[in-house]
Amino acid sequence: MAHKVFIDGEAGTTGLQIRDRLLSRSDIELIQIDPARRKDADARREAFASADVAILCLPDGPAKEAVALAADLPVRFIDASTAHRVDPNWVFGFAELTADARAAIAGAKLVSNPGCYSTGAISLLAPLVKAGLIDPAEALSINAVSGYTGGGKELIAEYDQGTAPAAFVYALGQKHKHLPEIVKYCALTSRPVFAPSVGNFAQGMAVQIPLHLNGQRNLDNLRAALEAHYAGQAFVSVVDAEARVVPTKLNDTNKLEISVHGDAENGCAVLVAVLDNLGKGASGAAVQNLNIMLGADEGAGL
Ligand SMILES: NC(=O)C1=CN([C@@H]2O[C@H](COP(=O)(O)OP(=O)(O)OC[C@H]3O[C@@H](n4cnc5c(N)ncnc54)[C@H](OP(=O)(O)O)[C@@H]3O)[C@@H](O)[C@H]2O)C=CC1
Ligand SMILES: CC(=O)N[C@@H](CCC(=O)OP(=O)(O)O)C(=O)O
Repeated sequence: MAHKVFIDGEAGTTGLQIRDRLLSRSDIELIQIDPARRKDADARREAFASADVAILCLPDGPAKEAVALAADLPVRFIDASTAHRVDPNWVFGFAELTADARAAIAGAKLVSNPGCYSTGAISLLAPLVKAGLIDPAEALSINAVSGYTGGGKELIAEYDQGTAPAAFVYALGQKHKHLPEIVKYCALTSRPVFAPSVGNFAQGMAVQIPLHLNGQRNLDNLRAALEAHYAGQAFVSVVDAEARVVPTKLNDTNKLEISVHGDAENGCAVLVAVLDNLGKGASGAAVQNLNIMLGADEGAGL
């Protein structure tokens, strides 16, 4: 029998992309509500009551409300918002993060999808902290460039109308919503400085972490530690450093590619992760988590 899945926020940027990835699946039946009632609590509760899994593609406030609406129901949740990512009652849905992540996701009622920038930053930092090549107290910085769909319907409208700038840097006040999950899941004791930016392209992103080399770490052991961590993973891989890193390279895939750049003589390096903010950074990761939770092929629909 098909698994019943309800995408709450199906008409939004992330929701639509998840729907596209699930529509042709014979093992999944999508539960839909009348679009005119999509914000109606009774209609959503009915959908939660008949779903095996609900995927929340909503702003943080409505995502919290959704969980409260279904508190007494057996429905399992995947939340694409920031609302529950550092909540200890939720499993952080990053399948490649640790050896036991998949088992935790498979058995969870509550799974929180990582943020898009966070997916890139955590993919670089967490294995290197674990390998002892980055000190948890180190003063780190994270730079990133994202396509504008990362800003949801409102930012997309600005670019569609031609009123948005070609590129902008933002969130420099250091309160970006992804910092808490980056600190938690990389086990950092110092908060990194984060400088994200948006360019005039719809989707795709590159997350960069500059590092100084030292007696303990060099370009080779950084790459080796990352390769060892991601060995055998279908969606995350370490690739050779190219002269130009193109943020759109993995668009419409669930892939994330890591590369280690730098110069041993000058003692400087940059770690880079490229992913599709709507793929491994959101909808792809949600479908990957759904597959793990349902015991389906992890790559189905991806
Ligand atoms: N875009 C991205 O790259 C990523 C987004 N996310 C997260 O996914 C979530 C959704 O983001 P995104 O798809 O970009 O946002 P959008 O603004 O594109 O879509 C949000 C959707 O939620 C609907 N909605 C808002 N309030 C309610 C409510 N009370 N009840 C029911 N539906 C509601 C909106 O309806 P309406 O049609 O009225 O606007 C809209 O369809 C956010 O939490 C975001 O942080 C996560 C990773 C990456
Ligand atoms: C370009 C842009 O605005 N990006 C968003 C992050 C994308 C997103 O929606 O964040 P989650 O992955 O946490 O949901 C931002 O910086 O707030």
